[in-house]
Amino acid sequence: MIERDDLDVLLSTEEINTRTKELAALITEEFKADNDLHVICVLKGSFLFFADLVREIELDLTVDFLGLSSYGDSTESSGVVRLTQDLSKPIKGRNVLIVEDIIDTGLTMKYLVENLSTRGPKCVKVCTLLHKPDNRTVEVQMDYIGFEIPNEFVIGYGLDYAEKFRNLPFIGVVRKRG
Ligand SMILES: O=P(O)(O)OC[C@H]1O[C@H](OP(=O)(O)OP(=O)(O)O)[C@H](O)[C@@H]1O
Ligand code: HPA
Ligand SMILES: [Mg+2]
Repeated sequence: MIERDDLDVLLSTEEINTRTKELAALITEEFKADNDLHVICVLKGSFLFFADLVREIELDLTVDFLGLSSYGDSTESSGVVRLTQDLSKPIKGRNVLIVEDIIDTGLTMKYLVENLSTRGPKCVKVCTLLHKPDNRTVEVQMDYIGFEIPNEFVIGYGLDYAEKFRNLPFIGVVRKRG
């Protein structure tokens, strides 16, 4: 069982906020000519990053929410991505931006980009706060990356261990013993 006191800070609230503002500025720049952006929050993990990111994007955007699950209470992917909640509206003709907390094996994002691409959007772009290059097993589209991180299970700022710790304001890793 992991406890709060077992965690080291990998990325502080301040580091996350600074990078989020940089990503939002890049996204604003890319979509300002069209002035159309539909931002999708991948539940549950990306709820905090999504909320902070959209507040920094200076466009009249719209939002929607979708749920995907493949880890359950484990620290390893089951390999099977399950749609737990679908979007509330069609995305045909829209500029779609998927917002994720982490691309780890890449299986979730591969599934999602393929799924949304069949629905006729004008474009699909991907923004992820974290990327673990050393654990990725499939090729995945990534347009905006917050941080590349080591191959360790991370917790906090939306990311859970057995559904807990999502409310931590920073990204933590379990402290190595000794
Ligand atoms: O690149 P992958 O190896 O597929 O891992 C990334 C996905 O795993 C986590 O979701 P999880 O299945 O834990 O659901 P949750 O967001 O509800 O915690 C995370 O939020 C990503 O969606
Ligand atoms: O490192 C992780 N932490 C929490 N949830 C995750 N889902 C994929 N990778 C991770
Ligand atoms: Mg999870």
